[in-house]
Amino acid sequence: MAAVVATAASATKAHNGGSGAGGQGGESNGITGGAHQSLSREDGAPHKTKHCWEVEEEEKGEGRKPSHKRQLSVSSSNVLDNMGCLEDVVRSKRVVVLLDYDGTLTPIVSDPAKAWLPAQTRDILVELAERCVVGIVSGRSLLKVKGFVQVPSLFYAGSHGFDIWGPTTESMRYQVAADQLPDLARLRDTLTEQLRGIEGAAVEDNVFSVSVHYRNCAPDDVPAVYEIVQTARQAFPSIRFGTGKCVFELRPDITWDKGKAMVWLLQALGLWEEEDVFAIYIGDDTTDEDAFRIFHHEDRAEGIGIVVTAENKLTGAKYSLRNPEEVAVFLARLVELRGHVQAEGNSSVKDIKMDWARTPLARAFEPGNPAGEKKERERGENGVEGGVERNHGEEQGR
Ligand SMILES: O=P(O)(O)OC[C@H]1O[C@H](O[C@H]2O[C@H](CO)[C@@H](O)[C@H](O)[C@H]2O)[C@H](O)[C@@H](O)[C@@H]1O
Repeated sequence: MAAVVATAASATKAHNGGSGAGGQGGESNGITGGAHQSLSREDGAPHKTKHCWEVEEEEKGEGRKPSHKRQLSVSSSNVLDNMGCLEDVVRSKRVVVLLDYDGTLTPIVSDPAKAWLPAQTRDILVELAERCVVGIVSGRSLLKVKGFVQVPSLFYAGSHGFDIWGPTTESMRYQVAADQLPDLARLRDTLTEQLRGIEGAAVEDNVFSVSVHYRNCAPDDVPAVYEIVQTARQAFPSIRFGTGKCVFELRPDITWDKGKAMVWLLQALGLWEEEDVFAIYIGDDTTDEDAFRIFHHEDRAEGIGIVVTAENKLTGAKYSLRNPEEVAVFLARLVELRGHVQAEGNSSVKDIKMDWARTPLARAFEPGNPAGEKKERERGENGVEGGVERNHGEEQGR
Protein backbone atom coordinates (compact mmCIF):
# COMPACT_ATOMS: atom_id res chain seq x y z
CA MET A 1 0.00 0.00 0.00
CA ALA A 2 1.34 3.42 -0.79
CA ALA A 3 0.57 6.12 1.73
CA VAL A 4 -1.19 8.99 0.00
CA VAL A 5 -1.13 11.69 2.61
CA ALA A 6 1.78 13.78 1.46
CA THR A 7 2.26 16.63 3.89
CA ALA A 8 3.73 14.89 6.92
CA ALA A 9 7.22 15.80 8.07
CA SER A 10 9.92 14.47 5.80
CA ALA A 11 11.70 11.32 6.84
CA THR A 12 14.69 11.71 9.10
CA LYS A 13 17.58 9.33 9.37
CA ALA A 14 16.76 6.35 11.59
CA HIS A 15 18.98 6.06 14.63
CA ASN A 16 19.36 4.22 17.90
CA GLY A 17 17.09 6.36 20.01
CA GLY A 18 13.81 4.50 19.63
CA SER A 19 12.66 1.00 20.37
CA GLY A 20 14.38 -0.73 17.51
CA ALA A 21 14.45 -4.42 16.73
CA GLY A 22 13.24 -6.41 19.66
CA GLY A 23 12.51 -3.29 21.68
CA GLN A 24 9.67 -2.78 24.07
CA GLY A 25 7.64 -0.35 22.12
CA GLY A 26 9.36 2.63 23.69
CA GLU A 27 7.41 2.29 26.88
CA SER A 28 9.21 3.43 29.96
CA ASN A 29 8.30 1.11 32.80
CA GLY A 30 11.10 1.34 35.30
CA ILE A 31 12.03 -2.34 35.11
CA THR A 32 15.70 -2.61 34.28
CA GLY A 33 16.91 -5.84 35.83
CA GLY A 34 20.03 -7.67 34.66
CA ALA A 35 22.76 -6.60 32.29
CA HIS A 36 21.92 -3.34 30.66
CA GLN A 37 23.54 -0.36 29.06
CA SER A 38 22.65 3.26 28.90
CA LEU A 39 22.52 4.65 25.37
CA SER A 40 22.76 8.28 24.49
CA ARG A 41 20.17 9.58 22.07
CA GLU A 42 20.81 11.76 19.10
CA ASP A 43 17.49 13.51 19.49
CA GLY A 44 18.49 14.93 22.86
CA ALA A 45 15.90 12.91 24.76
CA PRO A 46 16.94 11.57 28.18
CA HIS A 47 19.21 8.53 28.24
CA LYS A 48 17.27 5.31 28.19
CA THR A 49 18.37 2.18 30.01
CA LYS A 50 17.95 -0.91 27.87
CA HIS A 51 17.36 -4.47 28.92
CA CYS A 52 20.08 -6.97 28.08
CA TRP A 53 17.87 -8.61 25.46
CA GLU A 54 16.97 -5.32 23.82
CA VAL A 55 20.66 -4.68 23.28
CA GLU A 56 21.18 -8.28 22.05
CA GLU A 57 18.27 -8.07 19.64
CA GLU A 58 19.47 -4.72 18.30
CA GLU A 59 22.96 -6.09 17.74
CA LYS A 60 21.51 -9.04 15.79
CA GLY A 61 19.61 -6.60 13.64
CA GLU A 62 22.62 -4.34 13.05
CA GLY A 63 23.08 -3.54 9.38
CA ARG A 64 19.52 -4.55 8.62
CA LYS A 65 17.69 -1.49 9.84
CA PRO A 66 14.39 -1.35 8.03
CA SER A 67 14.49 1.45 5.53
CA HIS A 68 10.86 2.37 5.94
CA LYS A 69 11.22 3.42 9.58
CA ARG A 70 12.03 6.93 10.71
CA GLN A 71 12.25 8.78 13.98
CA LEU A 72 8.79 10.20 14.50
CA SER A 73 8.54 13.31 16.61
CA VAL A 74 5.36 13.41 18.67
CA SER A 75 5.36 17.19 18.63
CA SER A 76 4.81 17.36 14.86
CA SER A 77 3.24 14.03 13.90
CA ASN A 78 0.04 14.03 15.93
CA VAL A 79 -2.73 13.11 13.52
CA LEU A 80 -5.21 15.34 15.36
CA ASP A 81 -3.04 18.30 14.33
CA ASN A 82 -2.89 17.02 10.77
CA MET A 83 -6.55 16.29 10.09
CA GLY A 84 -6.52 18.68 7.14
CA CYS A 85 -4.40 16.12 5.27
CA LEU A 86 -6.90 13.36 5.90
CA GLU A 87 -10.29 15.00 5.64
CA ASP A 88 -10.80 14.71 1.88
CA VAL A 89 -9.64 11.14 1.63
CA VAL A 90 -11.69 10.02 4.65
CA ARG A 91 -14.80 11.69 3.24
CA SER A 92 -14.41 10.45 -0.31
CA LYS A 93 -13.00 6.91 -0.10
CA ARG A 94 -14.26 3.69 1.42
CA VAL A 95 -12.44 3.64 4.75
CA VAL A 96 -11.11 0.61 6.63
CA VAL A 97 -10.05 1.18 10.26
CA LEU A 98 -8.01 -1.52 11.99
CA LEU A 99 -7.13 -1.15 15.65
CA ASP A 100 -4.83 -2.86 18.07
CA TYR A 101 -6.37 -3.40 21.53
CA ASP A 102 -3.99 -3.12 24.52
CA GLY A 103 -2.31 0.26 24.74
CA THR A 104 -4.36 1.54 21.80
CA LEU A 105 -8.03 1.26 22.74
CA THR A 106 -7.29 0.73 26.43
CA PRO A 107 -4.56 2.12 28.66
CA ILE A 108 -1.85 -0.32 29.76
CA VAL A 109 -2.69 -1.66 33.23
CA SER A 110 -0.76 -3.99 35.53
CA ASP A 111 -3.35 -6.81 35.42
CA PRO A 112 -3.97 -7.99 31.83
CA ALA A 113 -7.35 -9.39 32.89
CA LYS A 114 -8.52 -5.88 33.78
CA ALA A 115 -7.80 -4.03 30.54
CA TRP A 116 -11.40 -2.95 30.16
CA LEU A 117 -12.58 -0.99 27.15
CA PRO A 118 -13.99 2.43 28.12
CA ALA A 119 -17.76 2.47 27.44
CA GLN A 120 -17.44 5.68 25.47
CA THR A 121 -14.89 4.09 23.13
CA ARG A 122 -17.24 1.14 22.62
CA ASP A 123 -20.04 3.51 21.60
CA ILE A 124 -17.72 5.25 19.13
CA LEU A 125 -16.70 1.89 17.62
CA VAL A 126 -20.35 0.96 17.12
CA GLU A 127 -21.00 4.21 15.29
CA LEU A 128 -17.80 3.99 13.28
CA ALA A 129 -18.64 0.45 12.12
CA GLU A 130 -21.78 1.84 10.50
CA ARG A 131 -19.67 4.14 8.33
CA CYS A 132 -16.35 2.31 7.82
CA VAL A 133 -15.12 -1.26 7.82
CA VAL A 134 -13.75 -1.67 11.35
CA GLY A 135 -11.66 -4.47 12.83
CA ILE A 136 -9.58 -5.22 15.93
CA VAL A 137 -6.16 -6.85 15.48
CA SER A 138 -4.81 -8.02 18.83
CA GLY A 139 -2.25 -10.22 20.55
CA ARG A 140 -5.09 -11.51 22.73
CA SER A 141 -6.87 -14.69 21.79
CA LEU A 142 -9.87 -14.17 19.56
CA LEU A 143 -12.38 -15.05 22.28
CA LYS A 144 -10.70 -12.82 24.82
CA VAL A 145 -10.51 -9.74 22.61
CA LYS A 146 -14.12 -10.21 21.45
CA GLY A 147 -15.08 -10.47 25.11
CA PHE A 148 -13.29 -7.23 26.00
CA VAL A 149 -14.60 -5.22 23.05
CA GLN A 150 -18.15 -6.61 22.97
CA VAL A 151 -19.11 -5.14 19.64
CA PRO A 152 -20.32 -8.13 17.59
CA SER A 153 -20.44 -6.20 14.32
CA LEU A 154 -16.64 -5.78 14.14
CA PHE A 155 -14.02 -7.95 12.45
CA TYR A 156 -11.50 -9.50 14.83
CA ALA A 157 -8.01 -10.93 14.34
CA GLY A 158 -6.83 -12.54 17.59
CA SER A 159 -3.44 -14.00 18.56
CA HIS A 160 -1.47 -11.43 16.52
CA GLY A 161 -3.59 -12.13 13.45
CA PHE A 162 -3.44 -15.95 13.51
CA ASP A 163 -7.15 -16.38 14.29
CA ILE A 164 -9.53 -14.21 12.25
CA TRP A 165 -13.29 -13.88 12.57
CA GLY A 166 -15.81 -11.69 10.80
CA PRO A 167 -19.49 -10.84 11.21
CA THR A 168 -20.27 -11.86 7.64
CA THR A 169 -23.41 -13.82 6.83
CA GLU A 170 -21.32 -16.82 5.95
CA SER A 171 -19.36 -16.62 9.16
CA MET A 172 -15.79 -15.68 8.36
CA ARG A 173 -13.16 -17.71 10.18
CA TYR A 174 -9.58 -18.14 9.11
CA GLN A 175 -6.90 -19.70 11.26
CA VAL A 176 -3.21 -19.82 10.43
CA ALA A 177 -0.79 -22.51 11.67
CA ALA A 178 -3.43 -24.42 13.61
CA ASP A 179 -1.12 -27.44 13.46
CA GLN A 180 1.11 -25.61 15.96
CA LEU A 181 -1.56 -25.55 18.68
CA PRO A 182 -0.36 -28.69 20.51
CA ASP A 183 3.21 -27.31 20.71
CA LEU A 184 1.94 -23.96 21.94
CA ALA A 185 -0.11 -25.69 24.65
CA ARG A 186 2.89 -27.74 25.76
CA LEU A 187 5.11 -24.65 25.85
CA ARG A 188 2.43 -22.80 27.83
CA ASP A 189 2.32 -25.62 30.41
CA THR A 190 6.11 -25.86 30.65
CA LEU A 191 6.44 -22.12 31.22
CA THR A 192 3.60 -22.01 33.73
CA GLU A 193 5.38 -24.70 35.73
CA GLN A 194 8.87 -23.22 35.46
CA LEU A 195 7.85 -19.64 36.22
CA ARG A 196 5.81 -20.60 39.27
CA GLY A 197 8.66 -19.65 41.59
CA ILE A 198 9.10 -16.14 40.22
CA GLU A 199 6.79 -13.69 41.91
CA GLY A 200 4.83 -11.54 39.49
CA ALA A 201 5.63 -13.61 36.38
CA ALA A 202 2.46 -14.66 34.57
CA VAL A 203 1.77 -16.87 31.57
CA GLU A 204 -1.23 -15.85 29.48
CA ASP A 205 -2.74 -18.38 27.09
CA ASN A 206 -3.69 -16.64 23.87
CA VAL A 207 -4.31 -19.97 22.08
CA PHE A 208 -2.24 -19.31 18.93
CA SER A 209 0.33 -17.51 21.05
CA VAL A 210 1.65 -17.54 24.61
CA SER A 211 2.38 -14.29 26.44
CA VAL A 212 4.81 -14.26 29.36
CA HIS A 213 4.29 -11.13 31.45
CA TYR A 214 6.97 -9.65 33.68
CA ARG A 215 5.43 -6.23 34.43
CA ASN A 216 4.79 -7.24 38.03
CA CYS A 217 8.15 -8.92 38.66
CA ALA A 218 10.94 -7.44 40.76
CA PRO A 219 13.45 -5.86 38.35
CA ASP A 220 16.17 -8.30 39.40
CA ASP A 221 13.95 -11.27 38.49
CA VAL A 222 13.28 -10.21 34.89
CA PRO A 223 16.50 -11.67 33.39
CA ALA A 224 15.61 -15.03 34.98
CA VAL A 225 12.17 -14.92 33.31
CA TYR A 226 13.90 -14.22 29.98
CA GLU A 227 16.32 -17.14 30.47
CA ILE A 228 13.51 -19.54 31.34
CA VAL A 229 11.56 -18.51 28.24
CA GLN A 230 14.60 -18.82 25.98
CA THR A 231 15.57 -22.21 27.38
CA ALA A 232 12.04 -23.60 27.19
CA ARG A 233 11.51 -22.53 23.60
CA GLN A 234 14.60 -24.39 22.40
CA ALA A 235 12.52 -27.58 22.55
CA PHE A 236 10.01 -26.02 20.15
CA PRO A 237 11.73 -25.06 16.90
CA SER A 238 8.37 -24.26 15.33
CA ILE A 239 7.77 -21.43 17.80
CA ARG A 240 9.33 -17.99 17.55
CA PHE A 241 10.11 -15.37 20.15
CA GLY A 242 9.15 -11.71 20.19
CA THR A 243 8.83 -8.87 22.66
CA GLY A 244 6.16 -6.40 23.63
CA LYS A 245 5.48 -4.09 26.54
CA CYS A 246 6.86 -5.98 29.55
CA VAL A 247 5.90 -9.20 27.81
CA PHE A 248 7.64 -12.00 25.88
CA GLU A 249 5.49 -13.29 23.04
CA LEU A 250 5.73 -16.81 21.61
CA ARG A 251 3.90 -17.75 18.44
CA PRO A 252 4.13 -20.04 15.41
CA ASP A 253 7.31 -19.56 13.41
CA ILE A 254 5.79 -18.71 10.08
CA THR A 255 5.81 -15.40 8.27
CA TRP A 256 2.37 -14.42 9.45
CA ASP A 257 1.75 -11.33 11.53
CA LYS A 258 -0.66 -8.43 12.03
CA GLY A 259 0.32 -6.99 8.65
CA LYS A 260 -0.44 -10.24 6.86
CA ALA A 261 -3.73 -10.47 8.74
CA MET A 262 -4.65 -6.97 7.54
CA VAL A 263 -3.85 -7.86 3.91
CA TRP A 264 -5.75 -11.15 4.20
CA LEU A 265 -8.81 -9.35 5.58
CA LEU A 266 -8.79 -6.75 2.81
CA GLN A 267 -8.39 -9.49 0.20
CA ALA A 268 -11.19 -11.56 1.74
CA LEU A 269 -13.50 -8.55 1.68
CA GLY A 270 -12.60 -7.72 -1.92
CA LEU A 271 -11.09 -4.38 -0.84
CA TRP A 272 -7.41 -5.05 -1.47
CA GLU A 273 -7.15 -4.04 -5.11
CA GLU A 274 -9.74 -1.27 -5.03
CA GLU A 275 -8.48 2.23 -5.71
CA ASP A 276 -11.21 3.88 -3.70
CA VAL A 277 -10.23 2.14 -0.45
CA PHE A 278 -8.22 3.87 2.26
CA ALA A 279 -6.98 1.89 5.27
CA ILE A 280 -5.96 3.25 8.66
CA TYR A 281 -4.12 1.02 11.14
CA ILE A 282 -3.62 2.25 14.72
CA GLY A 283 -1.34 0.46 17.20
CA ASP A 284 1.18 1.05 19.96
CA ASP A 285 3.53 -1.91 20.06
CA THR A 286 6.30 -3.68 18.14
CA THR A 287 3.89 -6.19 16.58
CA ASP A 288 1.90 -3.31 15.09
CA GLU A 289 4.99 -2.30 13.10
CA ASP A 290 4.28 -5.35 10.90
CA ALA A 291 1.06 -3.64 9.84
CA PHE A 292 2.66 -0.20 9.40
CA ARG A 293 5.22 -1.82 7.10
CA ILE A 294 2.50 -2.92 4.70
CA PHE A 295 1.76 0.70 3.83
CA HIS A 296 5.33 1.07 2.57
CA HIS A 297 5.75 -2.20 0.71
CA GLU A 298 2.48 -2.82 -1.05
CA ASP A 299 1.07 -0.90 -3.94
CA ARG A 300 -2.56 -1.93 -3.77
CA ALA A 301 -5.08 -0.12 -1.56
CA GLU A 302 -3.81 3.05 0.08
CA GLY A 303 -3.43 3.75 3.76
CA ILE A 304 -1.52 5.06 6.76
CA GLY A 305 -0.23 3.77 10.07
CA ILE A 306 -0.75 5.71 13.29
CA VAL A 307 1.39 4.82 16.29
CA VAL A 308 0.15 5.40 19.83
CA THR A 309 3.06 6.83 21.78
CA ALA A 310 3.85 9.76 24.04
CA GLU A 311 7.54 9.59 23.16
CA ASN A 312 9.46 10.15 19.94
CA LYS A 313 9.86 6.79 18.29
CA LEU A 314 11.51 4.88 15.45
CA THR A 315 8.50 3.60 13.57
CA GLY A 316 6.97 2.82 10.21
CA ALA A 317 3.86 4.79 11.15
CA LYS A 318 3.17 8.11 9.47
CA TYR A 319 1.35 9.80 12.32
CA SER A 320 1.00 9.44 16.09
CA LEU A 321 -1.53 9.75 18.88
CA ARG A 322 -0.40 10.14 22.48
CA ASN A 323 -2.67 7.68 24.28
CA PRO A 324 -5.96 5.73 24.09
CA GLU A 325 -7.91 8.89 25.00
CA GLU A 326 -6.56 10.58 21.87
CA VAL A 327 -7.35 7.43 19.88
CA ALA A 328 -10.98 7.75 20.97
CA VAL A 329 -11.01 11.44 19.99
CA PHE A 330 -9.59 10.55 16.56
CA LEU A 331 -12.16 7.77 16.05
CA ALA A 332 -14.95 10.17 16.99
CA ARG A 333 -13.56 12.63 14.44
CA LEU A 334 -13.71 9.87 11.80
CA VAL A 335 -17.35 9.27 12.71
CA GLU A 336 -18.05 12.97 12.11
CA LEU A 337 -16.17 13.03 8.82
CA ARG A 338 -18.09 9.96 7.66
CA GLY A 339 -21.41 11.39 8.82
CA HIS A 340 -22.78 11.63 5.27
CA VAL A 341 -22.02 7.99 4.46
CA GLN A 342 -24.72 5.36 4.35
CA ALA A 343 -24.08 1.62 4.49
CA GLU A 344 -20.35 1.56 3.85
CA GLY A 345 -19.52 0.03 7.19
CA ASN A 346 -19.29 -3.56 8.33
CA SER A 347 -22.89 -4.31 7.37
CA SER A 348 -22.03 -3.53 3.74
CA VAL A 349 -19.66 -6.48 3.59
CA LYS A 350 -21.88 -8.89 5.51
CA ASP A 351 -23.04 -10.78 2.47
CA ILE A 352 -19.63 -11.60 1.13
CA LYS A 353 -19.37 -15.29 0.35
CA MET A 354 -15.93 -16.65 -0.05
CA ASP A 355 -13.76 -19.66 0.39
CA TRP A 356 -11.56 -17.96 2.98
CA ALA A 357 -8.67 -20.34 2.44
CA ARG A 358 -8.57 -19.38 -1.24
CA THR A 359 -7.65 -15.72 -0.83
CA PRO A 360 -4.35 -14.96 -2.63
CA LEU A 361 -2.45 -14.59 0.64
CA ALA A 362 -3.93 -17.73 2.15
CA ARG A 363 -2.96 -19.70 -0.96
CA ALA A 364 0.61 -18.46 -0.70
CA PHE A 365 0.79 -19.59 2.92
CA GLU A 366 -0.90 -22.97 2.57
CA PRO A 367 0.95 -25.56 4.64
CA GLY A 368 3.43 -27.32 2.40
CA ASN A 369 3.61 -24.45 -0.07
CA PRO A 370 7.00 -22.85 0.52
CA ALA A 371 6.49 -20.47 -2.39
CA GLY A 372 4.82 -17.76 -0.33
CA GLU A 373 7.39 -17.97 2.44
CA LYS A 374 10.24 -17.82 -0.07
CA LYS A 375 8.76 -14.84 -1.83
CA GLU A 376 8.33 -12.99 1.46
CA ARG A 377 11.93 -13.72 2.45
CA GLU A 378 13.21 -12.45 -0.85
CA ARG A 379 11.35 -9.22 -0.26
CA GLY A 380 13.35 -8.84 2.94
CA GLU A 381 10.29 -8.24 5.04
CA ASN A 382 11.06 -10.73 7.79
CA GLY A 383 13.80 -11.03 10.37
CA VAL A 384 13.73 -9.22 13.67
CA GLU A 385 12.53 -5.80 12.68
CA GLY A 386 8.95 -6.34 13.78
CA GLY A 387 10.05 -7.28 17.28
CA VAL A 388 10.21 -10.91 16.27
CA GLU A 389 13.10 -13.31 16.30
CA ARG A 390 12.73 -16.35 14.11
CA ASN A 391 14.16 -19.65 15.25
CA HIS A 392 15.67 -20.37 11.86
CA GLY A 393 18.91 -18.42 11.70
CA GLU A 394 19.21 -18.77 7.94
CA GLU A 395 15.94 -16.92 7.49
CA GLN A 396 17.37 -13.94 9.33
CA GLY A 397 20.41 -13.87 7.12
CA ARG A 398 22.58 -14.83 10.09
O1 LIG B 1 -1.79 -6.63 20.33
P1 LIG B 1 -2.36 -6.13 21.63
O2 LIG B 1 -3.85 -6.10 21.64
O3 LIG B 1 -1.76 -4.81 22.03
O4 LIG B 1 -1.90 -7.21 22.70
C1 LIG B 1 -0.54 -7.30 23.09
C2 LIG B 1 -0.48 -7.90 24.48
O5 LIG B 1 -1.28 -7.03 25.28
C3 LIG B 1 -1.55 -7.41 26.61
O6 LIG B 1 -0.42 -7.14 27.40
C4 LIG B 1 -0.15 -5.78 27.51
O7 LIG B 1 -1.25 -5.12 28.13
C5 LIG B 1 -1.51 -5.53 29.50
C6 LIG B 1 -2.76 -4.82 29.98
O8 LIG B 1 -2.64 -3.45 29.89
C7 LIG B 1 -0.27 -5.24 30.35
O9 LIG B 1 -0.48 -5.66 31.69
C8 LIG B 1 0.94 -5.96 29.75
O10 LIG B 1 2.11 -5.61 30.47
C9 LIG B 1 1.12 -5.58 28.29
O11 LIG B 1 2.16 -6.34 27.70
C10 LIG B 1 -2.00 -8.85 26.70
O12 LIG B 1 -2.11 -9.22 28.06
C11 LIG B 1 -1.10 -9.79 25.92
O13 LIG B 1 -1.67 -11.09 25.93
C12 LIG B 1 -1.05 -9.30 24.49
O14 LIG B 1 -0.26 -10.18 23.71
